[in-house]
Amino acid sequence: MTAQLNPRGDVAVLVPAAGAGVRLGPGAPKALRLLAGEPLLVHAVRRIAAAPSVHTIVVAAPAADVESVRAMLTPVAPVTVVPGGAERQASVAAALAAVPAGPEIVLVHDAARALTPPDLVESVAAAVRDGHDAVIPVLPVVDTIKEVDAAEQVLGTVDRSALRAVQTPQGFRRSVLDAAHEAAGDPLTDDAGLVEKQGVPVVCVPGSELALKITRPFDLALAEHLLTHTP
Ligand SMILES: Nc1ccn([C@@H]2O[C@H](COP(=O)(O)OP(=O)(O)OP(=O)(O)O)[C@@H](O)[C@H]2O)c(=O)n1
Ligand SMILES: C[C@](O)(CO)[C@H](O)COP(=O)(O)O
Repeated sequence: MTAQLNPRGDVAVLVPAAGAGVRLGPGAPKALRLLAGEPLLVHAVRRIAAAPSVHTIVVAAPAADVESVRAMLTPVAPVTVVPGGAERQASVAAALAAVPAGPEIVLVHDAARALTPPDLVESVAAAVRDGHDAVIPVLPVVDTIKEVDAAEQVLGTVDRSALRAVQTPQGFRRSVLDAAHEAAGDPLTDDAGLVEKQGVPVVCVPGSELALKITRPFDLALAEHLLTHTP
């Protein structure tokens, strides 16, 4: 049975958490590594569960850890846990298949964005509720961007004014995300990419610096610092 958070909510949040965390270095699967003494996944789920619109949370865990993840999350929030896949896209598809009837808005989040504030969950969901079929949180690109060839020789400078760094949660009308995953081919790095392939317009809303993706050891150290130094 699928666990329910707020029966009056209209949002299901999928949390792919089955990645290895190769770029973080050797250790447990990334979502289970500790940040200030608690797994990244616990931080992420706690913040999602604090968003009032959330009806259902479905986590895609490493296949070998489904039971321990279920036990770990029981005191945090009512959550459904399914085994993830070999690629992020497969993990999202597995979680999507477990969403019960009810929520018509589906957000896809990363366990690795463990400090994402509940307000960002709400603002992405609100934009879908306002009529947008696909919504992504973004930040401006702050560095100068160069295009290079295979020998790392610079080919040119890219106009960064039209570039955005994309975060999660990404929000979708449920039927749109279902259709995009049904039609999916080779794995893409985000769900908006699948929806774009269907010709559905994707709109941007302001992201949050706290929604950084913990990818490399520096990010983990930064997140640890932020946790202890932000209100
Ligand atoms: N097969 C996979 C791969 C990734 N993810 C999840 O997708 C999110 C974003 O992926 P990323 O941060 O790139 O995590 P990893 O794939 O674990 O990182 P790496 O590429 O360094 O191994 C993470 O929450 C990760 O757990 C997943 O559920 N299933
Ligand atoms: C979904 C995502 O977090 C949006 O920025 C990102 O695309 C995940 O990419 P990764 O290659 O799995 O880190």
